[in-house]
Amino acid sequence: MSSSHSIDYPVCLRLEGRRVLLVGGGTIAEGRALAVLEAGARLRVVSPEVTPTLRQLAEDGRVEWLRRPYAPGDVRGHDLVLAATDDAEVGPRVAEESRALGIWVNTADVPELCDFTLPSVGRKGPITVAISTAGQAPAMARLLRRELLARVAPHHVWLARLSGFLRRHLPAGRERQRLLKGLVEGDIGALLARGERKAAWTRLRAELETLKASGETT
Ligand SMILES: C[C@@]1(CC(=O)O)C2=NC(=C\c3[nH]c(c(CCC(=O)O)c3CC(=O)O)Cc3[nH]c(c(CC(=O)O)c3CCC(=O)O)/C=C3\N/C(=C\2)[C@@H](CCC(=O)O)[C@]3(C)CC(=O)O)/[C@H]1CCC(=O)O
Ligand SMILES: NC(=O)c1ccc[n+]([C@@H]2O[C@H](COP(=O)([O-])OP(=O)(O)OC[C@H]3O[C@@H](n4cnc5c(N)ncnc54)[C@H](O)[C@@H]3O)[C@@H](O)[C@H]2O)c1
Repeated sequence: MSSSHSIDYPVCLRLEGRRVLLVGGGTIAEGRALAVLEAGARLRVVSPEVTPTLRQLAEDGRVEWLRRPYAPGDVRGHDLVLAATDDAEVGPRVAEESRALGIWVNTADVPELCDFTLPSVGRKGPITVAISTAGQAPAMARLLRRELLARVAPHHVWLARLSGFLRRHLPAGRERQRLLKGLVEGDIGALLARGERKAAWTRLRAELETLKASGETT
């Protein structure tokens, strides 16, 4: 399905309330479990053994743990399937069954059996940095992720939140587009980057007044 020169298509999945199946309960599985739970998924884990963290999550009722090896039929009813076991025979079985049912599957140890791969992810507030190397160099993805995340400063996070707030409160239109673009790329962003919050606010207030005068606000 994939080849060494194929290019992946990145997306950000909205997993809130979605059913995710995780086959395996080791170190790799744990990382995936925490990530999908953070995204609000309903997680079921099928694995004879699990890490202490996964065990605790199961005891707390945050994860449903089926304490047994993977069995045919397990993937049914799920929106997404992640396989991460130490048994090389399991991944292919999980992938085959998932694909037969049209369910997207990631097989941690077999890149050719991944309908999607997992990028290296870093997060600050609503900003997500995700690096993929199309499966070529996961360690490089991790290195670059760290470097890029370090460049996301507090004022970026703050501006992203402010932009989100304004998007919810101002009607869509050309003027709002101009304001939000200017907020990030223009003077206001530059003032905030320099820590000049007060001047940034004054400028924003003036911009909002202009917007109001243009008649696009309600
Ligand atoms: C990004 C990250 C996300 C995550 O896992 O959540 C991730 N791998 C991470 C780390 C990492 N993985 C490995 C090493 C050791 C160095 C090395 O071997 O290179 C390190 C580095 C380390 O641990 O420091 C080993 C490894 N990985 C894969 C195989 C199988 C194979 O290639 O055959 C093997 C050999 C296993 C073995 O030999 O037993 C396969 C995949 N790993 C992917 C993702 C997908 C492609 C991502 C991309 O496009 O770059 C893909 C294709 C499938 C998938 O899993 O989706 C996570 C960063 C965590 C972070 O950010 O901190
Ligand atoms: N994609 C990546 O980033 C990456 C990185 C390192 C390793 N790997 C690969 O991921 C796999 C898992 O690694 P790990 O360190 O989490 O292993 P691990 O040994 O910590 O855990 C393996 C888990 O699989 C479970 N398991 C075994 N047979 C099973 C079955 N039939 N059904 C369900 N669960 C079963 C075990 O109970 C255990 O919980 C390995 O194949 C490894 O090569 C992938």
